[in-house]
Amino acid sequence: MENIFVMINGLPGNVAATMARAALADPRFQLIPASLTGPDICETSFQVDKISVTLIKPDERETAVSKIRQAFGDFIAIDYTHPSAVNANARFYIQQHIPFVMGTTGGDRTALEADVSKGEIPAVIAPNMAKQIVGFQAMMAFAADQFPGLFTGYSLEIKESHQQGKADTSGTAKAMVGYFNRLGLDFKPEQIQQIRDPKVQKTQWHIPERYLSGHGWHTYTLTAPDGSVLFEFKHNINGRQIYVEGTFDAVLFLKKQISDPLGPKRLYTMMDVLNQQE
Ligand SMILES: NC(=O)C1=CN([C@@H]2O[C@H](COP(=O)(O)OP(=O)(O)OC[C@H]3O[C@@H](n4cnc5c(N)ncnc54)[C@H](OP(=O)(O)O)[C@@H]3O)[C@@H](O)[C@H]2O)C=CC1
Ligand SMILES: O=C(O)C1=N[C@H](C(=O)O)C[C@H](O)C1
Repeated sequence: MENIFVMINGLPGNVAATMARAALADPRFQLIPASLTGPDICETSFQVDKISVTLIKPDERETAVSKIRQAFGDFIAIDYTHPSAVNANARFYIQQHIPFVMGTTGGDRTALEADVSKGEIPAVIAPNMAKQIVGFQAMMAFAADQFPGLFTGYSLEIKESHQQGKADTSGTAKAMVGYFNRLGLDFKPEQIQQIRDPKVQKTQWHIPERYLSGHGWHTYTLTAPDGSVLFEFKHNINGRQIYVEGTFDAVLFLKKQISDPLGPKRLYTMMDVLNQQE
């Protein structure tokens, strides 16, 4: 199979750096040595093993992308940037006809989906690319479709813990709220409890010290009105490696959509990616 050129945006950020190292080591991909970065980043390049990746600020990106196209041809973008950049970056990809995987959370998700649906290029958008979590979300979607209102009257508590620098409430937890609502639970995304204090994470949550700087732990607790029944769902991820496989599967999915489209649809989720693999 020919190599797929990928541009990984969000360097020197943590997830983008994980993706870039993995892409470089993966024979299916060719890493484009350029990455969209934030307006406040002082560095001009970022080293990914032996490759120096040029960092492109928002005001330089049009010129840079046109040069990248001349040098490498068509490519797929992987976006792990910042919640404040989600909508502008997506519009840029659409305008430039760059198919993209949007792993970045936050921003205006309704506008994001509307923009992609109106555009001419396919995109995979998901707040969580870990395939096992996507599978868990599919189970929740199934339960919500089959048994709407199943947990009516129960109370719900959602707690999520992430590294201190995380800029937003967990996008995964926000997506889960939708399923719980359909199952009869009265809960708003603003009620999600964010844990960002490393001391609490270490002493009360017992998150291993080496993962205080990179983890995503989620607990959803459902309690019956009289307190006699408790359900608890948990997914605790240490590090960021788990997101690589799903992200790369999404790139392969997009590549297929470009050459052999499933249909006129442009907006895909990780559930579409998983479904196509079966
Ligand atoms: N879908 C999924 O499975 C997962 C999603 N995520 C999401 O990915 C995102 C990134 O996470 P993480 O790497 O930990 O965050 P980091 O803060 O470590 O990295 C984000 C990087 O993006 C840069 N940035 C800011 N603005 C822009 C812009 N306009 N264009 C390009 N880059 C920009 C930041 O620069 P600066 O520091 O100057 O702001 C920073 O270097 C988050 O939204 C997170 O929730 C994370 C893990 C899994
Ligand atoms: O910022 C992170 O780290 C993560 N962000 C995603 C989210 O907001 O749901 C996915 C995962 O929890 C890690």
